[in-house]
Amino acid sequence: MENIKDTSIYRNPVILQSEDLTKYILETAVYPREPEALKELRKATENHPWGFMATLPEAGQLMTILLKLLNPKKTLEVGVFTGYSLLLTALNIPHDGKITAIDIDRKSYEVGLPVIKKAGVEHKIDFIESPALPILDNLLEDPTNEGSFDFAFIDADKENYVKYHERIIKLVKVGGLLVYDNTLWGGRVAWPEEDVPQHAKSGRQAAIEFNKTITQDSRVEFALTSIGDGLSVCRRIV
Ligand SMILES: C[S@@+](CC[C@H](N)C(=O)[O-])C[C@H]1O[C@@H](n2cnc3c(N)ncnc32)[C@H](O)[C@@H]1O
Ligand SMILES: O=c1cc(-c2ccc(O)cc2)oc2c(O)c(O)ccc12
Repeated sequence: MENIKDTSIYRNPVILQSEDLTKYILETAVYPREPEALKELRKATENHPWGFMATLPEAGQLMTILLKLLNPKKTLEVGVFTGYSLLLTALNIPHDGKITAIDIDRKSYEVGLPVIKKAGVEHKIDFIESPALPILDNLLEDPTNEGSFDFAFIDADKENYVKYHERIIKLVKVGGLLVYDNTLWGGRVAWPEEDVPQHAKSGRQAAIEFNKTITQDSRVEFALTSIGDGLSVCRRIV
């Protein structure tokens, strides 16, 4: 069994307020079912100075089920880092499925790329090194892209989540999913502002504003789940 004694070194504050419960979930339900390729990529990321940013494997499990249910041919990822969520998506879409993956940092993507290649899914990925907003705007300039994506995963700069939503809701088809990570920001969305450390304040404010925006958005059905760091699942309905 995997030793996760030191997990807290790599993980941000988690939503579950009990380390023992987190350990129980990971050891009984998550790590034993994690595909080898994802395990390898997660381990390759542990030594990265920003390794704590990687999508958590328990959130990945829920994404896997959503992807399997949707069987998406055309997907979008905003915020790739070393590629945990990207590889997970690539492993769970059809052989001819495609992922447009956007990140400002190709170097981190290259940490996971050998594992992606070894898993035989690189052909599904179109990696674009760029800030995401101009790329999304470019996609929207071509009307054939409107409503053409089945699935989008958004896990980049939290301060732009509302801007990403306004664009990606037009790119995803009715019935498609938009999934957002970190929407509970380590539980700090519910903390009094004065208790929040300076470095976490803008992320907390962004998550609060995003959650309010989504709750009021009648174009989507929406579930804010407390898995991982808060995973918000939105289904476009109009
Ligand atoms: C939390 S990490 C993504 C984690 C990734 N989903 C995973 O599974 O490991 C956030 C990523 O967003 C990228 N990023 C930050 N600002 C961005 C922007 N404006 N446009 C595109 N990517 C951005 C960062 O370079 C970083 O790799
Ligand atoms: O601690 C973080 C920080 C980020 C982050 C900050 C600024 C950006 O431009 C992008 C990302 O993202 C995180 C994340 O996605 C996570 O799962 C845990 C922690 C952090």
